[in-house]
Amino acid sequence: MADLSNVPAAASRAEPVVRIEGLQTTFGKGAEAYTVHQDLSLTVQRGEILALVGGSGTGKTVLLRQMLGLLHPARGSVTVLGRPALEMGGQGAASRVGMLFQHGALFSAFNVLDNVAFALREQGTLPAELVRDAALVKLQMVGLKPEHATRMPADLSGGMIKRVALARALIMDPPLLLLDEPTAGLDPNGADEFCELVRELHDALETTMVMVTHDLDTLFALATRVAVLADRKVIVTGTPTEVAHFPHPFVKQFFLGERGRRAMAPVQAGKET
Ligand SMILES: Nc1ncnc2c1ncn2[C@@H]1O[C@H](COP(=O)(O)OP(=O)(O)OP(=O)(O)O)[C@@H](O)[C@H]1O
Repeated sequence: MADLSNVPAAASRAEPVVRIEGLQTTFGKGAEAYTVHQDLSLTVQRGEILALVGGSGTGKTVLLRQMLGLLHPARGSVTVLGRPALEMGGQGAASRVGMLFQHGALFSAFNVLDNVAFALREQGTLPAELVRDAALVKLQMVGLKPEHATRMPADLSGGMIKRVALARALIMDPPLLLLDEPTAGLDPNGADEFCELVRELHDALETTMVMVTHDLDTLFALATRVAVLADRKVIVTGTPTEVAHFPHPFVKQFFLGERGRRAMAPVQAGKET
């Protein structure tokens, strides 16, 4: 893998939040076996917002599932906060890793408050009023009002669903937050607002983030580093501008196509001033 960053020695010595080494992910067996990742390595340092990009079907979402401890590596290791991701399972998981699913994945039969409170309530360690108060604080953090707490998911806009899902992912103050296509389905204004919210929360809570995105505006708005998945592994990491010039067909098409040039225009303009 090419690492284009100039990482200071002290940062590279610190224990990463995520350390993936020699990962192989294979679905199916025998003649049906299908290998998504082969000898894939990646580290995510504390405080980063790492964007995972790659063509369709390259295994970005599967890699998030590995970080959540939901899949068994066929080979290699996935370590999160110093422990094998597979050990997280069960009730401890939400306090270590939060996950924002692409379509929110709210429980349709629960109102907003109960969706946000879910993991904390399941844990069963706090009295009901404290769980409620914690959920209301999280709703406020994502820009929602107490009166939204009793609404049902079916009555929310796409932007509100994302906000509720974000509040739910953050209910246990996890040090690591995974975001799968955080701005998919939002209009350009909604996407900009959501990026701003994610950045504010990142700065305020010092949460390390890993996001999968196809959207270059989202990538340039948020990512401190990019990792490109191709040929079953991470082929290059670096800042968005560093990676944009890496000689690989996917990278060229992704960053230097029409959409890419538009998204990079503010970056280029910033460089010239
Ligand atoms: N549980 C599973 N069983 C079998 N194959 C799976 C499973 N989950 C994912 N795959 C396969 O693994 C490959 C990678 O899937 P993944 O969803 O990670 O792709 P992706 O990079 O996120 O793609 P996209 O950008 O299109 O969302 C796909 O070919 C998918 O069909």
